[in-house]
Formats: sequence, C-alpha cells, structure tokens
Amino acid sequence: MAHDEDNGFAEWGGYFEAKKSKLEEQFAAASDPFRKSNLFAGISIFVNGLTNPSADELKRIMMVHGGTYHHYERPHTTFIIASNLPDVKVRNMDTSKIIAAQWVVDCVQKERVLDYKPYLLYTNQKTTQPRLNFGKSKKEKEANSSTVTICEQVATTTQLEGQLGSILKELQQAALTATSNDVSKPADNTSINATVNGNAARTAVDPAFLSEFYKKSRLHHIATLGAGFKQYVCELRQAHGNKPFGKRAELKSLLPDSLGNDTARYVMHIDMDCFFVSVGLRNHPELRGLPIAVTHSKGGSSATDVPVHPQANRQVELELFAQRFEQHQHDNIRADKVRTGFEEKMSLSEIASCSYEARAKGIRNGMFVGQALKLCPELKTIPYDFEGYREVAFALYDTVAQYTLNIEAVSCDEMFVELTDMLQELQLDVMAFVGHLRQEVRGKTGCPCSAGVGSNKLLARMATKVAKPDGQHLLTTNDAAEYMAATTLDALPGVGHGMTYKLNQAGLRTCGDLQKIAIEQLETLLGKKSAQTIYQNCRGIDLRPLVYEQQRKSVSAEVNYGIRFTKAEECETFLRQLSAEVHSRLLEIKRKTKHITLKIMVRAAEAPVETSKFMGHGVCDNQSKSVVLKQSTDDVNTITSQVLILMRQCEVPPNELRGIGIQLSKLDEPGEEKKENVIKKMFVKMSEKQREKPTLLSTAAPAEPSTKMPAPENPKAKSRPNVLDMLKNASNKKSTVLEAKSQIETKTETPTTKATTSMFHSQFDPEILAQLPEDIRREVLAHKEEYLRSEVGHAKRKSSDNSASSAKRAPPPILPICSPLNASDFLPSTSRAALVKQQERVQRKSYAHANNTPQIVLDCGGWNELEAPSKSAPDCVSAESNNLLLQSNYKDALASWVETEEPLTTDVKLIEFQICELIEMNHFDQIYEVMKYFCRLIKSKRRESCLWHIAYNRIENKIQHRMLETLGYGLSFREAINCANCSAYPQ
Ligand SMILES: Nc1ccn([C@H]2C[C@H](O)[C@@H](COP(=O)(O)OP(=O)(O)OP(=O)(O)O)O2)c(=O)n1
Ligand SMILES: [Mg+2]
Repeated sequence: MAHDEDNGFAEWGGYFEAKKSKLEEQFAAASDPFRKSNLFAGISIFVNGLTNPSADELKRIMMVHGGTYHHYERPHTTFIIASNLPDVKVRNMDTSKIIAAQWVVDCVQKERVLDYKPYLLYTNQKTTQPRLNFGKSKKEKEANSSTVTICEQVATTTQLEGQLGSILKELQQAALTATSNDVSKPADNTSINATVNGNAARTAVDPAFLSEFYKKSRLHHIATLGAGFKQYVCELRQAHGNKPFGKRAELKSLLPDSLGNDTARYVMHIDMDCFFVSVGLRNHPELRGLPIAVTHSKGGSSATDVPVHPQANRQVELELFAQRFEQHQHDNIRADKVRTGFEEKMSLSEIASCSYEARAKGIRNGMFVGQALKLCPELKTIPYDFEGYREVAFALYDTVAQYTLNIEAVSCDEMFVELTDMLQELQLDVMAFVGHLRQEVRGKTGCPCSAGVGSNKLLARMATKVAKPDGQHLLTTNDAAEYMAATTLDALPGVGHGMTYKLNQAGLRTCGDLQKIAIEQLETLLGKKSAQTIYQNCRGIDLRPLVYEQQRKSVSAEVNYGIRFTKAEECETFLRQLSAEVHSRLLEIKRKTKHITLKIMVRAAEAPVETSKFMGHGVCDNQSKSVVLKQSTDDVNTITSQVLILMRQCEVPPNELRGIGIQLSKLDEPGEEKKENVIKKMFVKMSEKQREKPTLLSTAAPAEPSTKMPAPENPKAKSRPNVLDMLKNASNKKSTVLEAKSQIETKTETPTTKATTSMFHSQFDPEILAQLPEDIRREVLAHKEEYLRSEVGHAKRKSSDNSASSAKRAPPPILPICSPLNASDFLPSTSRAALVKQQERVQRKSYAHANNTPQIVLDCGGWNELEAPSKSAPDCVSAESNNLLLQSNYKDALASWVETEEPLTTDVKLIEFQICELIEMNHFDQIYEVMKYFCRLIKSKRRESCLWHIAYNRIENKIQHRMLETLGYGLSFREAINCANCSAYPQ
C-alpha cells in the first residue's frame, strides 16, 4: 500500500525526503549561533567519500559561513565535494557540480565565492551546459572594489554583473548552437537579452534595457493591444454615428430568416482559437496539426538543460512560491505549476499559447516550457509575432464592425457583441449569421475563431467554451441552469481564488452546489453584494450590461524582469526612465493624472538572492505607495519627482528590488467639465435667458406637444392625487383586473388607472422580483400584500356578482398565481427593524412638512438665482420655489442635459434629490411628468447611450425606494427604457 511505503510521509515526498528536510532544518538551526558570515549563503554541498578537509570540517565551515550541508545528495545540492570517485559512480552522476574540497578552503581564505571551474573534478561538459565565467581580471575587480555588496555576500556586484554578462553571452551562444526543436529563424530576436548595438542589454541598469524590455514583453503587448481595441471601438462608434451599416443588406440575401418573430436577446462572445499559435502558423503551414507552443524559449535541449545561476536555489524558491500561492492566495493552480515545473534545469519560460494538439497532451497556456516538454517531448516552439497579432486583431474587429458597433472589446482576440437589434432588423437566424461571420474572419486572417451565443454575457462566454476549437454554440436560457450546474465556481465572473476557496471550504464546488443553497446562507459567507451576484450567475443570470465606450481609468508601466540595482543612483536613473515611459503613455491618450502610485516588488526575506528564473523577480513582497496631487498634471517632471519621493519613502535597499511599476490614475480629460454640475449651469443660463423674456415665464409652453405639461402652479400638497389614494381607489373601483388591463390600451385612460394596473403587473412579475436587491424585494412584497388582498377580494366579488358581464370580457382575470409568495408573506412585518423604519418614516414626513428644508436645497446648488414660479403659494415658497423640477424651465434644462454625451453622477444625484423632495411634497403628478419627459428625451437621443438608460433606471429606482420607504408603495411609470443591452441592469 502506498501509505505503508511512504511510512505516512506521503505529503512530504516520502520518509527519506522528510528525513533529509529535517536534517537540513536541524543544520540551519544549529548553524545560527556559530555564523560569522554569509559567504556561502544559498550554496549547499554534499560530501561524497573521503576529502581533505574532512566532511565534518567542511560541515563546520558551512555552518560558520552561512552555507548548507547536505547529508544526502539532493536535486538542489549546489556542489558535490569529492577527491576521487569510482568511474562507475561518476557515469550516473551530473559531473558538472563535482568539485574539490579545496574550493571551500580557498573561498574562506579569500573571503569571497570563487569560480568553481578550476576545481571541477571532471570537465566533459555539454555545450548547452552552464559554463559560468567568474573570470574578471584582478585589476577590474580592484577598480570596482568600492561597489556595494549584495546582501552581505562577499562577491562584489561588479563581479556579479560580470558573471551575469558572461552567463548571458553563454546563453546566447548556447541558444545558437543548441540542436533544438525550434523552428524559428536561427538569429532569434525574441530573447529579452538580445544584444542592443552589439552590447547585451543586461539589467535595468543598462540604459537600453527598458525599450528592449517593452519590445519583447508579451504581457506589455497584450495589454497595449487590449486597451487599444477598447479605444478603437469608441472611435469607430463616434465616427459612425447613426449611419446605416452598408454590409447588413448583403446578409439578407445570403442568410436564412429567423423562424417566426424571434425577439429573444442574443449576445455573442467571439474568441480566436490559440491566437498566438494560429497567427504564427501562417508562416509555418507545414506545422499545422502538430503540438506547437509560442514561447521565448528555444525548446529542445535548451529548455530541459538551462543554465542556473549558482546562487539560485530552485528547491527553496519552489517551496516558498507554493506556500504563498496555496496558503496566502489559495491559488492551487499556480502552486501546482511551480511544484511540477520548477525542476532543476527545466526552462521556466512560459508558454503564451499552445495548439489544441498540444492541449491534447496536457499542455496548457501559461505552463513552463520545461514541464510541457516532459509531457510532450516532440513539442515544437515558434517565436512571437507581435506585428502579426496586431494585424489579425484589427481584421477581426473590422469584420465585426461592418455589421454592428455594439461591441464590448475584451482583448485583442476576444469581444462581446450585442446582436439583438441587428437580428431583429434583418430577421436573421442567429447561428447562420455567426457562421457567416466566422467564415469571413477566417477568410481574411487565415485563423480560426469560435463563438458562443446566449442571452447574456455569461452564457455567451460559457457557450464559447463548448464551441472551441473552431466551432459555435448557442446556449439557450432553458439549458442555462442545467449547463451551469456542472460548471466549477472559478468559471463565474468575479470569482477568484479567495472566493473559490471560501466556497470550497463550505463544501460548495460547482454552480449546481450553489443552486441548492439559500441566498441567506450565501450572504453569510460572502456578504450581500457578492452573494446576490453569484446567486444569479450560478443560475446563468447575468445582469451586466455590455460596455461599448470604455474609458481608460489608469495608465501604467511595470517591469518585473532584470531589476538588479546595486546603488541608489542606478535605481533613480531607472525610475526617471520609467516615469518618462508612463508619461508618454499618458500623453498618448491625451489625459492628465491626479493620482500617482509606485508599486514595488521586494525580494522576500527568506527568498534566495538569485532567482531560478534568470533575472526574474522570484518570491517577493509587494508594496505600494501613492500620492494624490492637488491638480491634475501631465508634466513629466512632476510625475518623476513624485515617483522619486515615493521610492524614498519606501526605504527599501536598491539591491532588494525585483520589480517596479508606476501607475497613473484618477485620469482627467482636457475640456471635461469636471465635477461641475452641468444641470446647475444650464438652469442658471436659462433663468438668465428667461429674465430677458419675462413674458414667457408664466406661459411656458411644453417643449413637446404630446406631453401634457402641467402649469407649474403650486396646488397644495393635499389637493394633489396621492398614490395611496390611487391604489385604494383602484381597488375600490368597480372594475376587475381585466378592466384595468383593458384600459391600459385605451388612449383615454388616466395615469391613475394605468399606474395601478401596470403596477399590478410589474410588481407581480417573479423574474423582476427575483432580480431586485433582497431588501427592496422584501419591502415590495410587504407592500404588495395590501394591494393584492384588495384585488383578489375584488376579483372574487366581481366574478360572482357580475359573471354575465365578465363573460363578455374573456379571457378571465389573471390572478397572481405566478407569485412566489406564501400567505405569511402578505402579513405586515412586525420585526423591530420594520417598526423602527415606520417610526423614521413618520418623523421624516412631519419634518419635511414642518421645515421644507430650504437650506438643503441651497447647499445643493444655490438655486436662488432661479425665479419662483408665478403662482407659488407664500406658505411653501422655500422648497417649492427652489425645487428645480417645479420651475417653468425644467424641461429645457433637462433637454440640454440629455443632449450632453453622458450623465455625470453628480447630476444624477441632484435630480434624485430634487425628485425625493417632490415625494416629500406629494407632487406625484409632477414626478410622472418629469419622468415621462426625461424618458422620451433619452429615447430620442441621436446616439443611443446605455449610460443614460442606466441614469434613468437609477433615478426611477431611487423614486421607488424612497416611495417604499416613506409611504410604503411605489409609483408606476408609463414610459420605460426598453434597451436590450441594459434594461435589466440593476441599480
Ligand atoms: N496570460 C496570458 C494570456 C494571454 N496571452 C496571449 C496568448 C494567447 O494566444 C492570446 C489570447 O489569449 P486566450 O486566453 O484567448 O488564449 P488562446 O487564444 O491562446 O486560446 P483559446 O483557444 O483558449 O482562446 O493572448 C498571453 O500571452 N498570456
Ligand atoms: Mg483566444
């Protein structure tokens, strides 16, 4: 049994592994009191056979000088110390690390780590093996003797640089001579350490490093392209305006019609298949059908026998990484990645993209090349082709943009597309269109893509997973819950490692598990907001709108490779360079910043000084420091000086830095009317205009003929129709629900009846109820009871009293059988919270009536410039005369506001505030008028904008919320925004 074999030490790699680790730990603990220097820090030895000095003496030397003594040879043992070994033993050993004991003695004597090569017992190295050249001339070394030491090691930094430079040269040499599977051009230009003007751009100290880094960094290219396409979609939309899409006409003759009158919502998610590989294969058609990976590594033996820095310790690093991923970040995927991929001499180059043939062998995007080669030794690697990615990505976006610009760019090879409007206009079959589009993309790019379709973004993305590779799939709403049930939680949007861990700890692994538990339970685990989202998502409900015009929120420049400083000046020079880089990115997007953040990666205390990944960052602690400027800036000197100050504040020795990033956020737009209240300005302007034409004041005509604009007179609150009365009247009226329903279609119907009827229908829609935030839902349900009771009772009475007349009005009334409520749901809440709320309501009302709070209104915008309505009553002059929405010019102001490109939050809040005042004053008619007019303005906007839809919904929700809070019921509006993209968006 495996358990017996490993003596219960399975998780420690078996008994012997556990024993070896224990010995190491004991050695380290015992060394501490004797330590005099860290000369051998990060270096471990194993003594094989008789040596001079003896094994015991060597052990003591290691103790005193910070090294590690291995009682057994381990994969991460740096050197094997021996005098003479039998041939048969040597044949099975890695001879490149067998050295004479004299090396230890000499190092101690010279007080520095010497080149071990002269001490090698066997010198038959392979060409691809590391041949570390420690050989700088004594003169050179002495000339640099003032160089700061790295982490108390005796080797000077200059020496180290020399060593590294040599390693780089060796690496390049090895790469050129290696017999690898690599099919790229021999003069590989993908290495980040490629020579610049004949000199190796070694570390961030080199002035040429930064540009070289960005030229080669795949993550930089991906991020730049992704942000670029978000901007590109914005620009295309703005340039296109309301023009028709010429290419749509062609579709009609090419594709079949949809069956019936299909009004369903269709969102498409489209994603290129193994993007980087597909683009790369355009130049290597002979490799199609083979396992291929795009990576910086040359593959072949140079990926399984990589040079390792003598001071790197993969084993230690592996353990540290794995612990951090697992314990701190709950990221098992990355922990497994290091555990299985950090083997000695295996390439730590990442695979950016691999073909589906490689995936069939277990290889995945992001895997280390060394590990991938173990799974599939015949794996071929091809180099990056950043220009090709750009070209294909543009072709993809341009192809889709011929048909619609309702595109949410996700990345260079991925987007969401709202197809509903186009399909309805053309009456096309959705999957026929998707097939046509995919074919067109392939024809233009030579690369395959897959597409998923669903009624929202989540389902569309899920459908793409089914479709891949080179396919398409429609995930219907009916199949959604079932499909989702089998999905693991980490596939849901916004569910990261932390949340997955929490849910897993609670025994929840799949969306199916989640579907079975109550929302209250989820709320306890995750908090209200996350719980509500995940509760919907696990059922395939996704209320996120597509965002077409994405604004950049920040720009940044980060480097986490090659950061090896020895002096503060080097670090400062680099920070200046990086500041200039991020500044140029800021200028590119024509913005200014108010918030500067410096992010640094600092070598973790327990991490080896040198990293397993050559020039990588290794195990680090992250720090960040920010400064908020008084004024937005795009001045490079300001940015640079702030960055330098932030770095000083971090108080980190330069040699401990492993990564540096600068982020500029709180971006401003030149010409943007910042946080200034647009509405306020417009009202002031208009009131000025009106002062010039005083006669218009009392006879302000409605801006829109179809809207019946009540004169801004000031009838007493009591005389205005109260919705509670409306509701009561409605339920007391001698009309059934059906009557009310039929009235909704007649033009003569009063707002009161319509309100009541549509309220009935909207409030009892279980889907809408399910989408409401829990607290609002409870309130709605609580209120609903009163109305329902009267309606049900009335309907019953009606049906028995008036069966003859009602028979004429078939169909019979539809009672709310769809309601998910129990009888107890209809009882008024008796909870303490409800009673407190009730008391607050009463207080608020009486306060509002008593005070009319003029000072709040003034605080909010200084409306005293506006003229009071001509008929305002003297007893409520303050609030009523100051409320924006009771002014004669409110329509013009609203119209001007809606003409602006997007609503500012401050303005939306202002309108909310004004409407809440109207509620306090019982001006419900005015609220209806305002909302109707507002809604029509938004609908008639030339450029449809979901931001305005969202603003409208937010204001409407605020009204409902406040109504429920103060009066216990809501208002129902005749007009509504019906936008497929965002109508379900919750506020
Ligand atoms: N961490 C990442 C993520 C992505 N990419 C690059 C390589 C991918 O080819 C491309 C697109 O990313 P995808 O996640 O879409 O992956 P692929 O297109 O390679 O595969 P799939 O067919 O699964 O979409 O972006 C990368 O280099 N590193
Ligand atoms: Mg892809």
